[in-house]
Amino acid sequence: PDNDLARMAALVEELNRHIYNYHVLDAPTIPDAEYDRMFRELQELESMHPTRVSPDTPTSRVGAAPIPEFKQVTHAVPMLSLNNGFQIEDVDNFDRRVREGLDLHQNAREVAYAAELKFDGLAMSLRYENGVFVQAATRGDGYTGEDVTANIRTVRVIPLRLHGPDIPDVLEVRGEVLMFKDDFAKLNARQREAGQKEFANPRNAAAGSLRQLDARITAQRKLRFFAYGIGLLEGAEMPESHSGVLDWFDRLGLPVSKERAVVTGRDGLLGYYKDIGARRDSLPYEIDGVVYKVDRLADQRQLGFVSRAPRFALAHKFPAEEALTV
Ligand SMILES: NC(=O)n1nc(-c2ccco2)nc1N
Repeated sequence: PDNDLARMAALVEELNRHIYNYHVLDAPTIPDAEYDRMFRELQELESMHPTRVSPDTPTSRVGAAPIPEFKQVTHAVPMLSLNNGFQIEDVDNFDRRVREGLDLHQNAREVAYAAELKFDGLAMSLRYENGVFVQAATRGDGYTGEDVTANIRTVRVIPLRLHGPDIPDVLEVRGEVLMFKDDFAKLNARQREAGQKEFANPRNAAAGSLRQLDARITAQRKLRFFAYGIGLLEGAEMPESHSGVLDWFDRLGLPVSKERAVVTGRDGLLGYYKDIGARRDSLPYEIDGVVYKVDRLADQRQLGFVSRAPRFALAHKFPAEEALTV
């Protein structure tokens, strides 16, 4: 009856709000027992009205039954890789090529760059239609990836519905799925106890947890996600800058790292690199460098891509940590 449907909608909205507060804001707003009772009530109502289950129901977080194989997905906007830089000279060359590409003669205005962490996880593309999560695809070769929608549904920090008011018709979010260092250590401890193989590093653990045909296994792994780029956008105005895109993602309820900044010129880039380098070991997740992106999107379009990597971005890597002597 109708009051069941109204009750289901109310439970979905309230449970999703608690998930967001607990997992994204790290600020639980309800005792676990109360949450579990509401969750079970919703599961019962959904089993009575199977055709009326909401696409953003929190009950889908526990993982669907196994699938035989992963479907292929062709990315509407290719997910391309980054050029790497390792020393100061590479950063100087990058900044100089950008200024040349923007027809800025030698000592004209400095370029504004969005600087951000380079998360060491696996790249992911999330598709939202009218604000509802509908598909997730791995990067693959940049043009075609694997459909891991059922697995991504279990990642608590990824919203199943975007927060209003400026919801686009179609939005593809690019970002990194990763596992935090402490969750990685706990997973390996569980693997050891269960006599199963341990993962070599958090990146492998995240990749192994995602490429599970049984999403119920993925649901038991604490995976995280940080958005860092935009793919397809339909039915909304594209912000002027990359930093504006990330601010918008934050308002939409997508996890965006706070460790980002807009800096100017090569000095700004190197200052950011130095600051993050000093704090790298104290971050709760692994990074393998930082990423610089020309902030104005019109400038990015003007610079375009050389072969498959953008001329407007550079990954500045940290020296690989000496192999840990075990
Ligand atoms: N891995 C990572 O953290 N990435 N990767 C990009 C990227 C890849 C292609 C364009 O942008 N940006 C960041 N922060």
